[in-house]
Amino acid sequence: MLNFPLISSISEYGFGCRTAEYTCNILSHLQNQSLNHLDGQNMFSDFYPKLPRTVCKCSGIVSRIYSAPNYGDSRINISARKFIAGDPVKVSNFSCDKLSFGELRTNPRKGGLTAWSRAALNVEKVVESEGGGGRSANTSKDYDAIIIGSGIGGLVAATQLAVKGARVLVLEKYVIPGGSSGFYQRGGYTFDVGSSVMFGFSDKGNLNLITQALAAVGCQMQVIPDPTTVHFHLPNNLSVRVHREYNEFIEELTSYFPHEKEGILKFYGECWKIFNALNSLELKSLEEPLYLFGQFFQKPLECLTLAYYLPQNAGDIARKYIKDPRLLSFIDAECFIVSTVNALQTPMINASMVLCDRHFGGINYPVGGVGGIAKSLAKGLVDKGSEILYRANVTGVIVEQGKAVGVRLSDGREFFAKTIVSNATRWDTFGKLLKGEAIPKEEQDFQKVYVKAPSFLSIHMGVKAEVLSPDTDCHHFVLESDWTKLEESYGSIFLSIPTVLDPSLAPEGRHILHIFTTSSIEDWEGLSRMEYEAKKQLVVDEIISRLEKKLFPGLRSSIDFMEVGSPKTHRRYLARDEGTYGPMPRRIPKGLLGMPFNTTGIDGLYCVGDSCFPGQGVIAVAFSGVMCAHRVAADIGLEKKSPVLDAMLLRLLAWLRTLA
Ligand SMILES: NC(=O)c1ccc[n+]([C@@H]2O[C@H](COP(=O)([O-])OP(=O)(O)OC[C@H]3O[C@@H](n4cnc5c(N)ncnc54)[C@H](O)[C@@H]3O)[C@@H](O)[C@H]2O)c1
Ligand SMILES: CC(C)=CCC/C(C)=C/C=C/C(C)=C/C=C/C(C)=C/C=C/C=C(C)/C=C/C=C(C)/C=C/C=C(\C)CCC=C(C)C
Repeated sequence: MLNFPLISSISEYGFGCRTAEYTCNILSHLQNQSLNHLDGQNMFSDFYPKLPRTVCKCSGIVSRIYSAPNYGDSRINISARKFIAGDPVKVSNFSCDKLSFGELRTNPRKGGLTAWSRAALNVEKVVESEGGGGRSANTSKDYDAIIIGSGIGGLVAATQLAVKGARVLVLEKYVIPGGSSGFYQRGGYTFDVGSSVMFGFSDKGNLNLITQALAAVGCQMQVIPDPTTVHFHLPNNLSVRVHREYNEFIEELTSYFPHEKEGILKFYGECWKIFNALNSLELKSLEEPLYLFGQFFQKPLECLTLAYYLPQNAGDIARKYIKDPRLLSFIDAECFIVSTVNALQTPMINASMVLCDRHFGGINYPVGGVGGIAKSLAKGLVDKGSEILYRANVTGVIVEQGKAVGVRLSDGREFFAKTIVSNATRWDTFGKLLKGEAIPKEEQDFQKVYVKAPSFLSIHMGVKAEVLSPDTDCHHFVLESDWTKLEESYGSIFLSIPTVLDPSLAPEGRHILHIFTTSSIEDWEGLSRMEYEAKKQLVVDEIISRLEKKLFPGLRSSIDFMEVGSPKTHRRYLARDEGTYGPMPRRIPKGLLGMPFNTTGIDGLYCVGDSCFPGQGVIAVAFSGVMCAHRVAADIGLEKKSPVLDAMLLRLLAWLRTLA
């Protein structure tokens, strides 16, 4: 009588429930993994009414358990301080005498939560694992590397290692790969979770790291070239299209600022100098001396160019050539969309990378959506003999005698490997996964230089196609009237319409609008459910009104589908502390000098993703994956290494970071 739904969900997971400890593990497994993804208040709101909520208090941890729909929709609150067989358990307005674990074991397996998460996600077949993983995944110490998280950073590190012959296990908390580059499907729409601008996805040069990562595991995706990277709609009707063709873009920009033509050419020209130097190198770990010195030997000029620009920021270089404050504000907007900070805080190397790649290889959209990249990498990983396990929520890194040797999951399972790579942010890795370990000095220094960038409020919308004019560009950035609002929460609006390029992502006669704006988690904390929903409504109404005024009259009445994610949604689904978009400098940084690479102060533990060099962005995290795989491979004997040179270089790099 008491908790059929709970029983069902647990038995659906196929666990036995013999001891109190095991049950707590199950609950925390449910809490931390699949159930988080079923929080109907957020992405799955359309299913919410059908998913009554049960709240369990278990040893001080609040677990939310949803009941299965076919057990009626009564809401049940279970409040038990400890889940011990035979303990009294209070259930909502009535209490029942015993929570019997025998009952838990014997309940039917059909219709439980797993089934619901599958139905709700509708992302093809949700699999628990690929490769040899799964419930039976080998927990003995025979992996070369365990990767925590399957964002693009984690997947690139994993696949590169697998290609080098390593045995890798990827543990992903969610039910599909990709993290912020994942996807989800609703009502015939396929939405990209994050935005849809793909750098490094061309068939040219050395910097097409996404293309290369896929090719390494035998995958190739069909892409659609985007003729315009972004259409800026800025104060005083400054409307600039960043054309794929560099000369067309320069022509358009100089038509607004003819008096600054020379400055424009010099600034972007300096970006090209850096881009060309980057593009000439073979990209591997800058923490691996044999490679790094080899590159200096083969390409001394290019390496010296990069070393020269490493501590510099785009805003300072722009100011050498450009005086017009409006044009400098435009350069701020150019940098802001890829770094969430203005040009004075954006490393020149990163700015050059994105300001040139969009014209060199161009921005290309994968047919079927961005989520296909992660799916292909995950498949490629398995094809190479490695494994990926979903619904695997890592809650701790196991450290023995100062060395990271394994990980512990929320359901109590433990896996061991020679090396552990975390694709969680550094805040999550050192703040949550390394319980009981002092935060290494390098991490403390990192946190002095970098803070968490705000999160986003994102609106995934399906609209009637007529509301857009036929020549609408795919990506837009809107800041209507006041430059000072550029970096403020809700100040500027990002908008992607991937169906302009790939109509197959929406039902016939419909378009997808993915609208997002910066927003901090503090704005959303401490609200009641009603206040939270009301706030979402308010913010969304305001954004729709702004877009109606600036771009799409009649937008509101054309909406066919809408789902809104707040920073809390980002925190929950992407497992990112405060839902952060990534690190941003606390003050004016020394370019990229302060950004840590992949090794950490804990032996055997590496980080990968956007809190590693060179920072935020899919192409950036792909590079961090390439670097990480190279460093790990050297450390486990799959690539050449020199322990003496290693020690010297790592010490030198640590010292350089202290100058940031
Ligand atoms: N260019 C674009 O359009 C675009 C779009 C989306 C994302 N992005 C970029 O992607 C970057 C992030 O990529 P990333 O690779 O660093 O990370 P990510 O946040 O995308 O992925 C991390 C993955 O790790 C998983 N994870 C975290 N903690 C875990 C744990 N304890 N146990 C198991 N799994 C766990 C998460 O579920 C997630 O899948 C962002 O900086 C953003 O700039 C860009
Ligand atoms: C070591 C030492 C000390 C020295 C030595 C020297 C050398 C050799 C050096 C080298 C270096 C290198 C190699 C470097 C590299 C770098 C890189 C690659 C970088 C990259 C970067 C990238 C990036 C940053 C990117 C980003 C992007 C992004 C973020 C994006 C985003 C997007 C979005 C958001 C979208 C928008 C939308 C709309 C508008 C709608």
